[in-house]
Amino acid sequence: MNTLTNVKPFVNEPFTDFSKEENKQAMEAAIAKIKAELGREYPLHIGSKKVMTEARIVSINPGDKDEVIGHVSKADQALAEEAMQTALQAFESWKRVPAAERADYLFKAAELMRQRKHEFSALMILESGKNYAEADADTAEAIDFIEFYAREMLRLSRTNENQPLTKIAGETNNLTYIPLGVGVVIPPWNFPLAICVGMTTAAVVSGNTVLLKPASTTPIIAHKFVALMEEVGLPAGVINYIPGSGAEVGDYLTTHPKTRFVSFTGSKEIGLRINRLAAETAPGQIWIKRVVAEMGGKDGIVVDETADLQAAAQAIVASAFGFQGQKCSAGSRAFIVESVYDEVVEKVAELTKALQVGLPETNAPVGPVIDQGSYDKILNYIEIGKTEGKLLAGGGKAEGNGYYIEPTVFADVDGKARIMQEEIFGPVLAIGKAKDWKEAIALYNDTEFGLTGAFFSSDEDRIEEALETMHCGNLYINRKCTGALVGAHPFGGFNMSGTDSKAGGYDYLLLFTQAKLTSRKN
Ligand SMILES: NC(=O)c1ccc[n+]([C@@H]2O[C@H](COP(=O)([O-])OP(=O)(O)OC[C@H]3O[C@@H](n4cnc5c(N)ncnc54)[C@H](O)[C@@H]3O)[C@@H](O)[C@H]2O)c1
Ligand SMILES: N[C@@H](CCC=O)C(=O)O
Repeated sequence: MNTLTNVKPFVNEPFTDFSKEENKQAMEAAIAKIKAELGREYPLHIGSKKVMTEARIVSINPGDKDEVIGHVSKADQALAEEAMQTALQAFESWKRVPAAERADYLFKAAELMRQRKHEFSALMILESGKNYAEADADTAEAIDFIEFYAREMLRLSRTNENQPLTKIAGETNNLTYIPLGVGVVIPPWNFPLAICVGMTTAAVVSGNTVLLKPASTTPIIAHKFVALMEEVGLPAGVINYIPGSGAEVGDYLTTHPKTRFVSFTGSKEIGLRINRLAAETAPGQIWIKRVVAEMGGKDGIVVDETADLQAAAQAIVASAFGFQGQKCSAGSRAFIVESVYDEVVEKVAELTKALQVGLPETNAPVGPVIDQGSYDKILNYIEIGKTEGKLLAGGGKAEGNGYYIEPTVFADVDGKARIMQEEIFGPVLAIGKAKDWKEAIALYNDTEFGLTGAFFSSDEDRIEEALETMHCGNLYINRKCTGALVGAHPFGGFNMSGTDSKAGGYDYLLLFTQAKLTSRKN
């Protein structure tokens, strides 16, 4: 069994270089393999039972609406209840499995996922519309989460390692971290593997059992992960896979008296709803539910006149349009000081116009947005943008049999404009002018969110000031505001961006445990 002393120190999974022909071909082969498996039917996993339901969620390729990825069974409240009872029962034995044994399941899962890396990425390319590099980074992050949380559990399970206790003569005092119970895990679709895997494995390695309700647009990649955990021998009932309607199954489980915690990542609206519902005590409930809620962002980049302007423009474009702007970390705003405003704006517009939109499986830099609802919402914001700023690039639909939208840039946008304040979650960038760097930071901070930000400058004093005053969970200097790495950049935001739970950080597992102090008289 692995212990903290015999596992290698954590290192991030390397990204694949797709400029190398052999890597590109390997991904094409993986896509062909996944394509041969499309259209299958997927059951719920409730303990060891595989349940096929009549009601189905149909997962489609957002880049080619006619391509069905698969048909997924759909839980209703009765099946959610069955899953809850199964998870409660499984918790009684799982909580007593030694931490090192729990971590071993994760180490095995990470190894298997690594061996099948391109398969996982290929499925995301087809199901979520990621290009090769974005999908590869998602899979790498999933592996990182598994490896990191397994090590974290080994560390936390060393009595008194996390919190050394003051020695008292005549007493033996110990602090251990025990699991909470049954948790509901509700991930978003935009990191359909990494976030789903991270949230789930953190909870189960800590000794909890979970009800995993994946996002309805990406349930099949979640199923592939659940099947992998089954393959490594994770006991039945530890992860129960129950796709279903957020409103029906989500609300039912959030308000369930036996739910001990809800781990949610998604929009502000749903996060606040879960927080509110979970705060009410249901009849028979004997605890305060814990809610971990990581929510949206309206992230931005500030550029002053001393910055490397080309690097800043490249970072603005990468942060705004990576995965079509569908990242909570997406830099959907940029504030540029007036003396270099025109120059930076021109560079941003030029770089944006050069981006090609196309089918993800051909590795086009910009692919589709996730579904019809997002497509309509983003196009509506673009129309609003036309009344709030000067359109410099894009501005409408792009061609293709999917949800394609042109990368769109608006300049001269007021800080209070809707496209500056509301999370659009699509390929839309709003740029505002500031008289100086201090005003640019004030504009950046004028938001209810606080997830990521970046400051571009070569002035050390200003950088010091920006580090202090830009109010967000993940602040970057002279680099893009997306792309946090597990272990290096623990990720989570302030204010309406959520509970700043710092996924991929050393505090994360504490959210899924409770500390038990025992004091024994010698
Ligand atoms: N802060 C972060 O770390 C982070 C990371 C990724 C995404 N996000 C945010 O997620 C959002 C995009 O994801 P999304 O569109 O999947 O978000 P969403 O809020 O629409 O859905 C998130 C999940 O909640 C479920 N859900 C919907 N209604 C529910 C209910 N009543 N009860 C319980 N669950 C319910 C959905 O099925 C899905 O699984 C963006 O706002 C983005 O910024 C945040
Ligand atoms: N952790 C990712 C964002 C996750 C949310 O969508 C990043 O840092 O870009």
